[in-house]
Amino acid sequence: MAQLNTNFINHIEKELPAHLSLQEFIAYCDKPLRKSIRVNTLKISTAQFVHIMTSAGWQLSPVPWCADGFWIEGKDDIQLGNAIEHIQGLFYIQEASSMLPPTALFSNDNTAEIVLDVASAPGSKATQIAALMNNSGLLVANEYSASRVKVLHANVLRMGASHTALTHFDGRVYGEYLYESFDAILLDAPCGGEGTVRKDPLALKHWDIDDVTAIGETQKDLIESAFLALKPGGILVYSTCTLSQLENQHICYHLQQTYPDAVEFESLAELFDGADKACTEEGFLHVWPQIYDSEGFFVAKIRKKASVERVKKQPKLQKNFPFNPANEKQKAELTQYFYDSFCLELPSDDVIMLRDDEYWLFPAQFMPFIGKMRFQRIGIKLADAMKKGYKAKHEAVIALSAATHNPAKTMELSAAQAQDFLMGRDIATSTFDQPTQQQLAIMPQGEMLVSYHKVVLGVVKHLGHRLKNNLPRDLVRDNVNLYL
Ligand SMILES: C[S@@+](CC[C@H](N)C(=O)[O-])C[C@H]1O[C@@H](n2cnc3c(N)ncnc32)[C@H](O)[C@@H]1O
Repeated sequence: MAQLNTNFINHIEKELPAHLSLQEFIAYCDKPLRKSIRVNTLKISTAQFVHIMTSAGWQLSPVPWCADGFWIEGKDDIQLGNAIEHIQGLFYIQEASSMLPPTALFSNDNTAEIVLDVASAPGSKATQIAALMNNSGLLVANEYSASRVKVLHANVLRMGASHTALTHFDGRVYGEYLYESFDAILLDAPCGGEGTVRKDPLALKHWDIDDVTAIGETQKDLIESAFLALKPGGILVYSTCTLSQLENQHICYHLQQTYPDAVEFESLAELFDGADKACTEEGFLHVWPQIYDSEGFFVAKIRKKASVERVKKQPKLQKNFPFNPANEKQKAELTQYFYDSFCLELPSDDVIMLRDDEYWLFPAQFMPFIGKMRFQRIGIKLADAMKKGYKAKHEAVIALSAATHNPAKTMELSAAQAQDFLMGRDIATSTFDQPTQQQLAIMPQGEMLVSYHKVVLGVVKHLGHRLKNNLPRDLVRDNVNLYL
């Protein structure tokens, strides 16, 4: 049962819009949250995913504000995180209201190419943005907490988001380091989390107005920094999973007061059918849990109408960037290796970079950012150069196969075989049906790909009687559940 501190109730009662009742708000705080997921369109089309899962008995009902979002009904026994389809990155477990900010960022056909997510771990919105950008352009995903950067990294790889650069900074630095550099920015700010009480019944047990005020100061710094980093004409979406105006409307007003000639609030009243129910008079979405039966959320869309003056001068360029572009011969050999081994093509508009013996693929739009700040990770690691030839990285085949999948060098697995593969086991060729066994018998031995639902799972080495598992050790799972 949700523990709602009296000070919180008294405070929020004053902020609740007239058409909503406090009793209903309290009742919803106790109501279990509906499970929701977002299909990862970088790996599978939404139609295909819905077809597969509904054939297996899943009941999916669409989230009105996200074309790829669904509530799952009647499957309370399912541990979604252990489902094969989750492990292989076909979907992300994401609260429905948390799908709103990326939808707002890309609304009205926004074709932003260079995007910043200021506070991005664990990566639900960053991977949604990567999907909306269809792995093109550049997404800089930042996270301040070191342990959360690791989770973000794992999720970016699992979803096959290849055009992402990760950074690990206090978000306050962006206005200084990357002044007016981004077409669109999401600031999904650290907040008091008042909207999350349906998931965490203790979220409001120790609520204190002083904490709300204190976090508001951080949010003001972060929104100013994000606004400085935005190009003139660009869009900033500010969001939180909290309800108090001090962390929401007031942060947006603060930005407007700081830059009165450059800030314009764009209304989200028509973001989707029914958006008006949560829309404030300024055009923000203030989602109370009872409106859409979801977590509480706040979303504001802000356009930067004009350039604003820098606050701090441009820092000096950093030297010693450890990567260099590969030469023509290296590029040609690596391209040939990926094609011969896996029938995978390297995208021609990206840049192959070399660090010692490691080959990487950087998004072309990343290049102007070299030296401007320190990046934790850029693009995808393609392969290691070996004494003879190359060894492809798991993350490379996962990301590249999503874009250029050619089944010629890919063996589709059954559910049980896919489960074995993800648990780190080799696959005996005798476990395939007779025609496939014959096919394997005449195929050249060596590296090849395995897939499930026609989506690549990883690399195996065909040794004749078995397919040797090459899944990286840190991705081997103890629990992989089959629900089909
Ligand atoms: C609401 S969560 C982000 C959730 C994320 N956008 C998602 O959709 O998965 C806020 C994040 O901000 C991070 N954070 C806290 N202080 C920060 C700061 N000063 N700069 C950048 N990020 C910060 C927190 O560690 C946390 O991961």
